[in-house]
Amino acid sequence: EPISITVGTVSVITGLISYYGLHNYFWGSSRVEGTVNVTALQLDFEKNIFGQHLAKQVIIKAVPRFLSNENPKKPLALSLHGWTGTGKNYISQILVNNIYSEYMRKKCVRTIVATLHFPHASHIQEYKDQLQTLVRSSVSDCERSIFIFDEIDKMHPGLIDAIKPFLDYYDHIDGVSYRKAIFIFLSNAGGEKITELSLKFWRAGRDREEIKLSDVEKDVYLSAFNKKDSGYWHSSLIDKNLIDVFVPFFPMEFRHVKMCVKAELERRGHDADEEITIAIAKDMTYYPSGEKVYSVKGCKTVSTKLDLFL
Ligand SMILES: Nc1ncnc2c1ncn2[C@@H]1O[C@H](COP(=O)(O)OP(=O)(O)OP(=O)(O)O)[C@@H](O)[C@H]1O
Repeated sequence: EPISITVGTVSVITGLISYYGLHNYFWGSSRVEGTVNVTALQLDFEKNIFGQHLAKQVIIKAVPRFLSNENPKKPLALSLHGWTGTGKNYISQILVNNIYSEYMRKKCVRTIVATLHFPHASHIQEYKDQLQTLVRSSVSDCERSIFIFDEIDKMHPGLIDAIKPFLDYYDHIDGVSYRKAIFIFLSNAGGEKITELSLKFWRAGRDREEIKLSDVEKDVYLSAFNKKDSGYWHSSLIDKNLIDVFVPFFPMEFRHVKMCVKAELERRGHDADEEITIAIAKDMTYYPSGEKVYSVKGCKTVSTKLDLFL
């Protein structure tokens, strides 16, 4: 009798440890996969993303609402536009990290880089098939799949239209529903228009945070749609209004570059030394040539520059 109690107790304890161990391994202590904690996301954005008031606002409004909707009418499609190094990839990574654990990201998040995955114009039909297969198999496996299409402006025209049926208002296609998926497109197209508007505000001494989405969204999607030889050129995704929001990313000013340097220093466990911060921010190139307001590479080379200064 005493032995059987001991064996029973041990097996219950082992079972509990194993269950909670695995549970925490896969889901973290309080995480529900495929959902997002708005407060945590907001904090993450405030701490890490600088100079992008509209991107933060739009994503925080659109994504949690979409994820909590059990019956969306179509997938969510966000198109992020702006100059290089302004945070389009970075914000997408922070977002997916808030939605899925590392384990689930492998299953549910797909990143497609136009120049890497689809380099040759002559293979476009083959690429279209590959793209459709990728979306179909990922959503069959994980209904809340997230697709990040990087460098959409460098994609061969017409290729992205292969995924049009998946972004549309269909209930099912061949037994698979795509309505809970999220598509995020990243592009430099429209960057000039966003810079133009930002400069206008800067020259007038106005705060760029006064810029509203409606001041810039139309210019951005028209630039993308009309940019010849680029991925969105006359694309039916735009023409048929399948992209829900075009999100502008503003060029990075000196003060934003300083914030990027400080954040990077802190990430590496250093004090945010003002002298080093200014030296690195000054070492970046700024445009336009006269006023030198915006960093040519945004915050993109901050990390490499830091290696040289430390
Ligand atoms: N707005 C920002 N706030 C904080 N850090 C930023 C921001 N933008 C860029 N960074 C820093 O610069 C790095 C590169 O940025 P990111 O790859 O997101 O640029 P991107 O806009 O996607 O550029 P590209 O169009 O060239 O792909 C990030 O990993 C991050 O460290």
